[in-house]
Amino acid sequence: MAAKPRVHELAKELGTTSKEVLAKLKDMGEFVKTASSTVEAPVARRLRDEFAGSAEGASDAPAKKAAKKTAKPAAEKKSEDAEKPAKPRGAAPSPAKVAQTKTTKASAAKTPAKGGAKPGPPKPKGPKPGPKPGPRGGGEGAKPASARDIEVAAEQARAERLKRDQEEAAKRAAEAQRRGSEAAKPGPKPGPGPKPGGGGAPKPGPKPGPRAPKPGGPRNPFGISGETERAPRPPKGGSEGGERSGGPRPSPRMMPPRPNPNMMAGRTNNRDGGGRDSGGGRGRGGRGRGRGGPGGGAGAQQSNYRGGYSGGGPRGAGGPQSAPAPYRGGGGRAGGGGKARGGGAAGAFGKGGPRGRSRKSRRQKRQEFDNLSAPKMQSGAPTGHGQEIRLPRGASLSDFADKIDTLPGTLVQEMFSLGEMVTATQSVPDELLQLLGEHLNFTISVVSPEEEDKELLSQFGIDLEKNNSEMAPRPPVVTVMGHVDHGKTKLLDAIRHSNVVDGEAGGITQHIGAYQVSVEHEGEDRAITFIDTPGHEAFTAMRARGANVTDIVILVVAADDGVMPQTVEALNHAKASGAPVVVAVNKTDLDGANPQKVRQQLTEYGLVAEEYGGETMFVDVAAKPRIGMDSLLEAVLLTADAALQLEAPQAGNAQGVAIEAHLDKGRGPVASVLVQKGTLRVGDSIVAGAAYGRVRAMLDDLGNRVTEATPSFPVQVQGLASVPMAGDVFLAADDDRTVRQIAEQRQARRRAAQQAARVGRATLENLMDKIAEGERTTLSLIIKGDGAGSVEALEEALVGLEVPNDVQLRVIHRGVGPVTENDVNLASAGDETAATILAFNVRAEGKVKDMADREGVDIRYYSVIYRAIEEIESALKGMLKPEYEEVEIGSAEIREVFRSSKFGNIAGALVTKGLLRRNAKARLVRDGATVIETELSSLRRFKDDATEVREGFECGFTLKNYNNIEIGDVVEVYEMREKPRE
Ligand SMILES: Nc1nc2c(ncn2[C@@H]2O[C@H](COP(=O)(O)OP(=O)(O)OP(=O)(O)O)[C@@H](O)[C@H]2O)c(=O)[nH]1
Repeated sequence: MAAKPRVHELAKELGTTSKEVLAKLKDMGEFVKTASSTVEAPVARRLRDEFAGSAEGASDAPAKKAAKKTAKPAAEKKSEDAEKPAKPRGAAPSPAKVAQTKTTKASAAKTPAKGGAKPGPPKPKGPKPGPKPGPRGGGEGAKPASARDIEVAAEQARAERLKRDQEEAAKRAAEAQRRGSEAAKPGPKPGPGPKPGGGGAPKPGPKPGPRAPKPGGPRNPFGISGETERAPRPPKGGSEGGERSGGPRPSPRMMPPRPNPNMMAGRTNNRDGGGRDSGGGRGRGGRGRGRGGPGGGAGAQQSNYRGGYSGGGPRGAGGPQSAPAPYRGGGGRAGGGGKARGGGAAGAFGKGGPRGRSRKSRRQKRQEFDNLSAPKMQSGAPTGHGQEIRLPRGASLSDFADKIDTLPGTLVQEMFSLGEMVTATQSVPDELLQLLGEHLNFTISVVSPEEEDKELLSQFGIDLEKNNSEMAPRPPVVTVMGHVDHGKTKLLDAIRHSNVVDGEAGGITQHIGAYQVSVEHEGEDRAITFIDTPGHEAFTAMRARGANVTDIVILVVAADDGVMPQTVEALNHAKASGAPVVVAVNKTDLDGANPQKVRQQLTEYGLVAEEYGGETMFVDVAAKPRIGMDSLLEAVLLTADAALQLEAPQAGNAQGVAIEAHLDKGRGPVASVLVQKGTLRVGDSIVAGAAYGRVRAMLDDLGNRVTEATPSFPVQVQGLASVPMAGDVFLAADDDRTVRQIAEQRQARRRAAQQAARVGRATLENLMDKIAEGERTTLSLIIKGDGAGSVEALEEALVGLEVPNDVQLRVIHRGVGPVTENDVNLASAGDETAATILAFNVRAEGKVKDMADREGVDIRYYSVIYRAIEEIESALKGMLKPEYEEVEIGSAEIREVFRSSKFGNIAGALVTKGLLRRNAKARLVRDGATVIETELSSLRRFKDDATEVREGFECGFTLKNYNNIEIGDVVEVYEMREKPRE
């Protein structure tokens, strides 16, 4: 007959009708549509057997048949099993044979191995434990088979473990299944014939006969192969699955044995055990493992879900390899109990839904994991794809982290891995930012704040560089710099013929002012603009800024004092700005003045006087008696004419720099600005930094109202809505809307920067410092002042204070104007101690004062900057943990040792230096080496207790926790005294 006979052909062959054949096939779980449909060869064989079986009825022959059948194709067997339940059992022998056959034949098929391998499992396949078959029959017969199976399984498991070649395993499994099915199916399963997997033994149903095991042996193989195999047939479903798996019903006995060494796949030598197990528990294990097969199949009917999932699924697979597998088997069991049908079938073929699902999910998980892990560094920092990240010059890792949405700590770690120790908030050099960018695969573009601002302005069509109007000469802008008290203010005063010094608190310049003077030079009136920079170190930052708008620097050096540290510092700022320097050798009226020495000293710093062949003009002056002022101004103009081409466009919107700004009680925010390009007029809309407004009025340095200011002309402007910072660039625009928008964007940027700084600080403290340096003591400050310059200067000075690492100073807010309720709120909001408010030339009034008292916020008022600095410095030192030093009190030599049962060994000693004091710290020294650091626990003079025994006297003492004193030992007594901080 054809390889694939049609139904009607089969009907003819079997002497029945196509209808009957179709019905039979349906019972067998084979869904064939019509009489003209073809039937697979194995199914045809099974069908024939079915019919043959029915014909024979329940004859005794079955036993034999069964045995023979075992050799038949699995398909056939299955159907048989279903039909003849009883037999199998009785036919113990068959099973045995079957088992053998299997092992020899198909067997080797890994299938068995797997099944058997599992400690418990073997039986799953159970062709049919069927409904409760006589347990034992099967059991006994099964044993041998199981043992074998186990052995084979062990080998298989080992092989698998070693190879881990799933594909190959799958193939072998497939092969095994095929063969197995032929040979194996021993016992018929009584089960409900109809249900394919169903009733039949196949299903692990609920109460499997323990015995089922045996078949299980063979079956397992299927199960296993099924797992990998998956292909056989699809939908058939439940039935098939059921049959195949035929797993025994789950029952306590089937519980997988507890894991124990013998169960290890590798050691199945324990045949007995195996046999035994095969009876019951084993089966389960096998199933579990087989997962695909029996487990699923079994479960089949009931719960494909469960069966497949727990029994079959993923778990089973692992089973064979390890002891724990048995548990998996358990899972299989659960499957048995389940009820869904289809699933079982799928499981039987190793394709249960669940399994598929689980596979998919594994794959998905792997993918997800890959996706997640691929773009991250070990620290958690993300990697880029070469995207451009724009960072402002001097950005910190916190800034970088914000841009790539990660935690600053991850970048700190990455930096560390690159060999650089950088904290999260520390400003990072461009090269390091680039290095880190490359490391993380980002392209870093370092943008200076100026560039950033330029980009912002370009959005409004403003180009600061572009001003095509005609250039006109402008006055030089001069900054006076020098060491403290070398006479800068006095010099400026002498030039302006005004007396600024007298009005200053503490005699130190507090604000930056700009003034213009007019000088007659070579027959014409020339203007010179002076920016008065404070001389105190606190204003270093401003000096630097001053140098940036400065054309020429007058370096003041007192002739009686010579070059001092700040002279050099000022000189460096001047050099950095590229501004030429004119040296004013001041105080030449004093007796100790040595102007030549100053010239010599400055030669070392590259300033060589003209009279020595250099290019620098040195002018001897005496500011106080106003001597040499004209010569100095002339030198300035000569230098300007010689070294600079001072011109600027006069037309167009004004641009410039805010030199100083403060909040005036009557006039509101006022800013001193120096126009650099164009002309500033009353009524212009201007923006200075983040402040904007319309020029309401302008005053010159003499307090006169002016209506316009041209380049290099300093004016004080009223009309801004808020106080700009000293050094902010200002510009006039065509309308109010533009300046407002520019200001708002700048405000947003500053807020973001401040926030980042705050967060950074918190992170640093919480994560880095606390870890690295232990708890820190922090002094938080809020600085309020009457001018932006003084506030900034005070902050710079405080931040620059050199304090030990164990204390930290934090400026949490700074601003211009009186102390407000907001300041007090902010000060008291901290989670540590309240912040201290430094009020520089401003006050807290009425309500605010009461509020501060109530909240325990300390407000300190200052009018002299260095006094504030001194106080904060000492406050910080006061916060330091005390340091102790050892101070020796005395020493004694041990001359005798008295043994006392009550006190232990008592030293009889002579105080050779200082005194001994009871309970003092003591060090026992023997042959120059310290034996122990302890305390004098008792001290006696003769029989009386003593608190002290002085030099030259004898005494007795004992040491705390130490008894082993010897004659000749020396005891040194000392105390720890707090060491004053420097
Ligand atoms: N005899 C003499 N005294 C001078 C001369 N110039 C300044 N002084 C004095 O030196 C002291 C300091 O002068 P200031 O002008 O305040 O010095 P400064 O460099 O501005 O000081 P800071 O603002 O603190 O940096 C004052 O007492 C002046 O009177 C001078 O040419 N001759």
